[in-house]
Amino acid sequence: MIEARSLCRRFNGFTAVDSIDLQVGEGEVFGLLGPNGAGKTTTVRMLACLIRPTGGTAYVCGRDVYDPVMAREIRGMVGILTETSGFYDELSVYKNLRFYADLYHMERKTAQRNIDYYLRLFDLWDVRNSRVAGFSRGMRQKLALTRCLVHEPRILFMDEPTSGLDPESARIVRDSIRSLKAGGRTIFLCTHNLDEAERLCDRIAIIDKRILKADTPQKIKYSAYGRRVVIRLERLSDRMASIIHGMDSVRRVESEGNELVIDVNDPETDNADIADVADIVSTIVGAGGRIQYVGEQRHTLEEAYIKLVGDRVGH
Ligand SMILES: Nc1ncnc2c1ncn2[C@@H]1O[C@H](COP(=O)(O)OP(=O)(O)OP(=O)(O)O)[C@@H](O)[C@H]1O
Repeated sequence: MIEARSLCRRFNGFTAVDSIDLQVGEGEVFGLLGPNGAGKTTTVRMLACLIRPTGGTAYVCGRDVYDPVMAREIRGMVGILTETSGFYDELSVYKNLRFYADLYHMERKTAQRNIDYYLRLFDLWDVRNSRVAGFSRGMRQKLALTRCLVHEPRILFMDEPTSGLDPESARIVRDSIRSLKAGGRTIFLCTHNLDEAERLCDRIAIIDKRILKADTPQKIKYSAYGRRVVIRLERLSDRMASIIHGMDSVRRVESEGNELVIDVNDPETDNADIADVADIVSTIVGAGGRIQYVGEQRHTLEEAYIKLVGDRVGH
């Protein structure tokens, strides 16, 4: 759905986005994470054809963002939820939404059906005839989400969709991202909320002008910290420790009392699915060991992010 190669954007000699490669598949939730000023919004604006790149190539739904005719088509096929949502405060919810549907030249009946559907979904039905002035941040965000969905976009670009929302509204937005994905939409999410990114995204890219890392949240965590498994046995012998140490999938073993702390192969260079914990467990059982507990020492995406971005700052 989205394919960018060496994409760049300079503003009067200042490089905001520096030669990034991105690929986002249909139906994927893709997260773009990075510090303030890392170039996330600029990337979204280029892919949504709001600004032109200054270098590289980008195709969205198979269309070239540089071609003015195709760019117009792309704008019709994407929805954008920006950090600040502007509405006509003096107009009602309905009038605001109808106005946007008209901008997309939507047929009245289809527009009305979609507007009604999303107003009900986001619990705005009862205020459909109220003026937007006086709406809370959460109501405005839900209205903004409704607005960017009314024309049935294939790709949704969302910049900080849950920032400033109370937990319940944030949950509604997150649940709707999941149901939009289930409905086949492609979602491109910029967020500073790493827990949210980990829960929602199939893949993420960490950007700081350049892409620092792009992979599944799980693999990003492994690449920052490796994969460490803890196995406690009823009784751990030296023989058992050396059997495990000799396994191909094992990089390093430490033993503490009856516990083995095992670093399995680096999933970046090896096939993580083969270097599997199940192999280790069955080797222990086969050698007569009695296992009491198997667990993985887990790191959060936030820890991995801070390590990756921090390492870069340190350089
Ligand atoms: N129109 C512009 N003219 C000049 N500089 C710009 C323009 N738009 C963005 N920039 C600069 O480009 C850099 C990247 O900005 P961008 O808004 O893409 O970052 P971001 O990752 O979205 O940040 P945040 O997380 O704070 O929203 C910033 O240094 C910003 O000041």
